[in-house]
Amino acid sequence: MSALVLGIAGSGGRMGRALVEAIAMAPDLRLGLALEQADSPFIGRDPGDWLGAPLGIAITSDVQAGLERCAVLIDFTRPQATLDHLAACVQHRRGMVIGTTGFSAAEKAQIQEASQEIPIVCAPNMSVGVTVALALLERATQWLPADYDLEITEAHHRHKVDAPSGTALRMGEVVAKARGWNLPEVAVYGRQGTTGPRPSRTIGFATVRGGDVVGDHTVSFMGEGERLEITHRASNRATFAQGAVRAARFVVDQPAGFYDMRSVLGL
Ligand SMILES: NC(=O)C1=CN([C@@H]2O[C@H](COP(=O)(O)OP(=O)(O)OC[C@H]3O[C@@H](n4cnc5c(N)ncnc54)[C@H](OP(=O)(O)O)[C@@H]3O)[C@@H](O)[C@H]2O)C=CC1
Ligand SMILES: O=C(O)C1=N[C@H](C(=O)O)C[C@H](O)C1
Repeated sequence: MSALVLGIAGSGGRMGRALVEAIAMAPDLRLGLALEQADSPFIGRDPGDWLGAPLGIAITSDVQAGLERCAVLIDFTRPQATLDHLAACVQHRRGMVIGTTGFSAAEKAQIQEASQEIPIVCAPNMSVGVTVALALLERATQWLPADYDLEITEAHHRHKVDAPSGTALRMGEVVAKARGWNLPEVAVYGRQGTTGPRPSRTIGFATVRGGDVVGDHTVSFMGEGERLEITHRASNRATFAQGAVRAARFVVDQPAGFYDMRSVLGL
């Protein structure tokens, strides 16, 4: 059986390195393309160097030539870079796994539109635990009394550039939908000063940034006399990388369409 050849956009980043390791360790996968920005100090280096296991390719910024060599591109970069790579994947008819967060509503619509032409797995969190948590959140919101207050807290490392996290926003969308609400109309992103009592039809978000926290998320359902909390804590980035690799194996066999991690995991 020949190996599935994958590409990584953002190969020198935190997630990029975790993905290089996950692909290098998988006997059914081969890394055919490692992308970085043209002015990156990593250009020309072997992406396996930092593992002490060279992979025989050089990091490049040439997405056009590179896509000829791989079946699926996994992208963990920044929104504009992801959209540039998306256009190239549509042009070359390559599947895509998108882990990047921080997209605007218009940018998300561009990804949806592209999924009419190529298969795309797009999820703000590729861990098994968060995928299951999203399903639990839907159920919990339906089962708990409708007057329980909904609050979402997330914590990440000091380098993270978007807030709230993509996962927190996705959790917000899930619980808002289960209540029959539209998240942008009910989200409260932080509080300060004389805020007055909490309006009932709201979902509060709180963001913590510091140190090396990989990613913690808690959704609290808060009633009179009790509180239910659903928490996920990631303790390393391999958990996201393993999910992204599973998504790549899945997406290569799919027709054009937009898929989430629930489809990938068959839940
Ligand atoms: N879905 C999921 O499961 C997860 C999603 N994420 C998301 O993945 C993204 C990346 O996270 P992380 O790896 O920590 O971030 P890093 O900053 O460590 O890595 C981002 C990489 O993308 C590169 N990059 C930035 N801009 C461009 C560009 N215009 N063109 C090409 N490459 C570019 C960076 O290069 P340079 O350093 O030169 O700028 C860097 O190598 C974030 O949006 C994060 O929220 C993170 C973890 C899990
Ligand atoms: O930037 C990160 O690190 C992470 N980003 C994702 C998000 O924004 O939800 C997922 C994970 O929590 C790590």
